[in-house]
Amino acid sequence: MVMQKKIRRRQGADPVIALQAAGRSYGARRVLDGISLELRQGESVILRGGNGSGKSTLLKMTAGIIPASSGRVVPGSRDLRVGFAPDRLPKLRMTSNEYLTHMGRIAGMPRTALEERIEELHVLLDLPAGSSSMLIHYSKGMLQKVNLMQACLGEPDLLLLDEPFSGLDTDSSEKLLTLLHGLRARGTAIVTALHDPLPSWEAVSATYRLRGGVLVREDAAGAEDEETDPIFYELDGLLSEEARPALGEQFPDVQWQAAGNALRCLIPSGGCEVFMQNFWAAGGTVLSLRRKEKRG
Ligand SMILES: Nc1ncnc2c1ncn2[C@@H]1O[C@H](COP(=O)(O)OP(=O)(O)OP(=O)(O)O)[C@@H](O)[C@H]1O
Repeated sequence: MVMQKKIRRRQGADPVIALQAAGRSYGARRVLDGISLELRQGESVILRGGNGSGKSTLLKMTAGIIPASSGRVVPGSRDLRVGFAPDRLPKLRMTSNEYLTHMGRIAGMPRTALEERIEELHVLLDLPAGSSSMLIHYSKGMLQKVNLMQACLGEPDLLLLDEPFSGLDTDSSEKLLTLLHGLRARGTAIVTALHDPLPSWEAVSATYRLRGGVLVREDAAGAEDEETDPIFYELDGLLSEEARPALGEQFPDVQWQAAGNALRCLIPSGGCEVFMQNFWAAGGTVLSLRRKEKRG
């Protein structure tokens, strides 16, 4: 309950960043046109679109790496901390520790906090800390983890991720999701460019698609017409029998079927985000999460 109130209060605050009719051209070629989007603390946005539709361009423009050619990108504060993970990290002649220390110093992180955070991120993403291997010898997945670590180093206010799950195995993807859920819960706004379906991240995110340079909300119809055309999430998972009554009481709209520790829950889409947070907090494990248009 406390968690629900906290998140609602945060999301009602001023935007972390606002794109106001922002556009971007490369030479005469218009790639993005009239993009308007506001992101608040703890909000998550998924960005979809075909190859070359402008996802990376939109992330870079939002991060301030490239300027908008028209319109405006307005940060919520002057000292906004932005983390950006590009679609790939160059292979450098440095160890992951040296690279992350370098990046943390550029961001002005105090030495001890930086060392602790580097150690913590290595543990969270399951990469050996203090390895003497150079990044040039890292596999694609290992390099991607270092890329994600540098973006998350300073617990940013705004985190922009370009295909963050690319190259990660299933176990590492789960670890990244845990890291992202944790950052969101502490207020980081996150934009994720994604090609593949990812139900457990979609459940807590608004999804947009880039088409012809224009940003279109994909799940808007469902959110607006919830009363007349309900959308549910069907969760298969594991949760101890002791943890169930409290969750059941807290979420009377969620339907349950149980067999031992295994559960199937039917969750109304409006409450899915908060339910998932509480399910994890109660020690639950998500085996699958599917979006359903109708009950049954
Ligand atoms: N620096 C640049 N100079 C000129 N054109 C560019 C530049 N960067 C991107 N483009 C063009 O802008 C368009 C959008 O590219 P962008 O990389 O943003 O797409 P994307 O949606 O991220 O693609 P993908 O899914 O393949 O990664 C493409 O046509 C690309 O060729």
